[in-house]
Amino acid sequence: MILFPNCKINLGLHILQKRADGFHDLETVFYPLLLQDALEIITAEENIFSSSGLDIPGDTEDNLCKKAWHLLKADFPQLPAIHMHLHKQIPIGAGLGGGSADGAFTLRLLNSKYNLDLSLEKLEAYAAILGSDCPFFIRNTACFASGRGELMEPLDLDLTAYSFLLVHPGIHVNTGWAFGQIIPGRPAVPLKDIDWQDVSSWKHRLTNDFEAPVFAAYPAIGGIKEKMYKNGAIYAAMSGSGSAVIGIFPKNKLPETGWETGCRVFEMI
Ligand SMILES: C[C@](O)(CO)[C@H](O)COP(=O)(O)OP(=O)(O)OC[C@H]1O[C@@H](n2ccc(N)nc2=O)[C@H](O)[C@@H]1O
Ligand SMILES: Nc1ncnc2c1ncn2[C@@H]1O[C@H](COP(=O)(O)OP(=O)(O)OP(=O)(O)O)[C@@H](O)[C@H]1O
Repeated sequence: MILFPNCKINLGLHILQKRADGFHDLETVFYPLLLQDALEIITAEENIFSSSGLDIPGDTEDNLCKKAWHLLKADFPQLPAIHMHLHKQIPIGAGLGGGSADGAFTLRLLNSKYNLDLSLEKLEAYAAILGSDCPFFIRNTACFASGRGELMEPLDLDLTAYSFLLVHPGIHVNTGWAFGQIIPGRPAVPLKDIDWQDVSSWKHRLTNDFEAPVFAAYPAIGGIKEKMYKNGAIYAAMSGSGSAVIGIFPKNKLPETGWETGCRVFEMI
């Protein structure tokens, strides 16, 4: 069985307070985008994990696909050995939640392939153990998220009338480092006060708290956002803790401008 884990973008991101467990309470809107990895699982004699595409940094044991398998295996000993293959395309350390998507899609795939009969709520609870961004990928639909990112409410938001440009500058921003740069506080405009149906109003009202410290450390990332606006973006912002920048453009009107060497550019028309 093969699934295609997709990425997410954050539309607005406010860090509200640091918690006793070391995490931060935040508010954000998650929106799914069709830039995808491919994940295949087949029953095998022994457990094998293989990957192709982009190199994934770190120990294979820490791959969220493997962690997801171990998590379910502990509660469902009947799960057989599997061969998992991940073809990695979503840029890593980019604020696109690609690793989180892979982990959550592994849970979804194991649940359906081996008839574990887990509800969406149960799958979300498992996903929250894997990481703060993971639960979103269980339902994978636009939502307001709060808490660590695991408390979600559906949001009626359909951006298919627009084209998206995603530029990854090839910089890996460490999420823990980025949170450490923030002084938490109340947002000037809470996300519930945004007019979500009026994309043109977002430019002056919708903010991502990570942009100031990340742009200060990596000015090239701020430069990409500026260039998107100069080239006709209705809204442009860094996603999550960076380093990918997304631009929302009128349908089929993506700019033809060039980008710095080292940038990977994804067009979603
Ligand atoms: C920046 C976002 O991508 C926005 O969607 C997420 O908040 C990050 O989620 P994630 O990558 O799944 O993060 P996790 O793997 O859970 O945590 C990585 C590190 O980020 C910090 N972290 C993460 C989420 C959160 N709400 N508060 C935090 O302080 C912690 O230092 C943690 O050790
Ligand atoms: N399947 C996976 N794909 C990519 N990275 C993974 C995966 N499993 C674990 N990781 C680890 O997670 C880290 C970042 O993953 P990801 O691609 O999700 O970046 P991100 O979207 O910026 O998330 P984060 O905000 O956690 O950095 C990588 O450095 C890698 O070591």
